[in-house]
Amino acid sequence: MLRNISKTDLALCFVGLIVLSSAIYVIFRSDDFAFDICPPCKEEPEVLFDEIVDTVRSSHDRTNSSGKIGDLKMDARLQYPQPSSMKGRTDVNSVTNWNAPLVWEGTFDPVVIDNIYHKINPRIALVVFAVGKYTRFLKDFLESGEKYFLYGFRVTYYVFTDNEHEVPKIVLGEGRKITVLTVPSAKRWQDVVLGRMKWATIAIDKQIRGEADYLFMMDVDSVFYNRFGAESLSPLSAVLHRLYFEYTKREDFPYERRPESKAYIPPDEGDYYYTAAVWGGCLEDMYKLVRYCYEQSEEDAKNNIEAVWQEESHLNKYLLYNKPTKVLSSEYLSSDYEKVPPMIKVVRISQLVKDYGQIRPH
Ligand SMILES: CC(=O)N[C@H]1[C@@H](OP(=O)(O)OP(=O)(O)OC[C@H]2O[C@@H](n3ccc(=O)[nH]c3=O)[C@H](O)[C@@H]2O)O[C@H](CO)[C@H](O)[C@@H]1O
Ligand SMILES: [Mn+2]
Repeated sequence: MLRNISKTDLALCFVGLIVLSSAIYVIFRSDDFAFDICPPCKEEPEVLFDEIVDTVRSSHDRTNSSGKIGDLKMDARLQYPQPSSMKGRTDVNSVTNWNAPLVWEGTFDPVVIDNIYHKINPRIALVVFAVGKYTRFLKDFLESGEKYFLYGFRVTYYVFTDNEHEVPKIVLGEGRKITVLTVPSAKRWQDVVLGRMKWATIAIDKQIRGEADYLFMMDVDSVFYNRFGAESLSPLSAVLHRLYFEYTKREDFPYERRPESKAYIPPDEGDYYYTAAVWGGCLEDMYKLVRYCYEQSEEDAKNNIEAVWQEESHLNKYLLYNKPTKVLSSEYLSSDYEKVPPMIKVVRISQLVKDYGQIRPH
């Protein structure tokens, strides 16, 4: 019987087998095949992994080599007056309705506060912009900062400027330094104040994250006159704007009121009006907020709108729904424009009187 099978039959059988096995291979290999066990495994695990890394990173960020940020440890035998649970400031409110301290002279003991924070020994970054004619403010700002800004702590001033030759040489205390970063000049002053959010976001990502535990953002047109100390430190600390903390009703705060802007706040909402000239906190909390202001103002720009007080409007929106952990009184940014009101016992830093027309680009 086998002898009846010709060579041609055998060859046909062989070809048939090859065609059949190729067909099976193609079907099983196909992405659409019903038994493909891992269609969603192509890209998503990487995204998820990034999110996990982010969370892990921020929960570790509040530690540093010397101590843990947030610790309230104090040395034994430290001498200071006994604190009272009955007596304190009665002329001002020193706690918010979300239970955060509202800091005024007389609500803290510098000896106790300094002892606690020296044990942590944090690295503090102070970001300040001096673009165009504003470099003229640097000398007094930095020299007075050396006397009063977190005196005795590790501080790096990050000076962002378009003219590094105009950054003055200042005698610096131990553990303190100046890092100069170059940014482009701008035609509009609004681009400088908003640009602070962009360049600070980039600089934190590229450099500052590895060098600081706390970060402050400040206007350069100001001078320190008294202690601006560790009592100002917390995950997120914001300063009451001097013009609106006494009598202003929430509907009269100069928040952004146009619903088309990302900074919009309705008239029946709001706690306080905070200044954008002094704000600070733990590095990652500040990074989130600075980046938020940058991204929100970019969104506004796409929609051809600019918030009424630029980044200050976005800052106020964020802080309404993400409460600051410390509110600093206007001692932490007073002004040479008006008489200092009686509840401000100590002017720690003050905004200088300046001729806007003369120093701002137009
Ligand atoms: C006390 C207060 O509430 N200050 C805010 C108010 O600013 P001011 O009216 O005080 O604005 P400003 O002219 O001081 O500008 C803010 C800061 O940007 C920098 N700068 C600005 C212009 C320039 O040409 N070169 C330069 O370097 C500099 O650090 C300056 O201090 O409104 C601004 C937005 O409108 C910001 O929200 C400020 O923080
Ligand atoms: Mn200013």
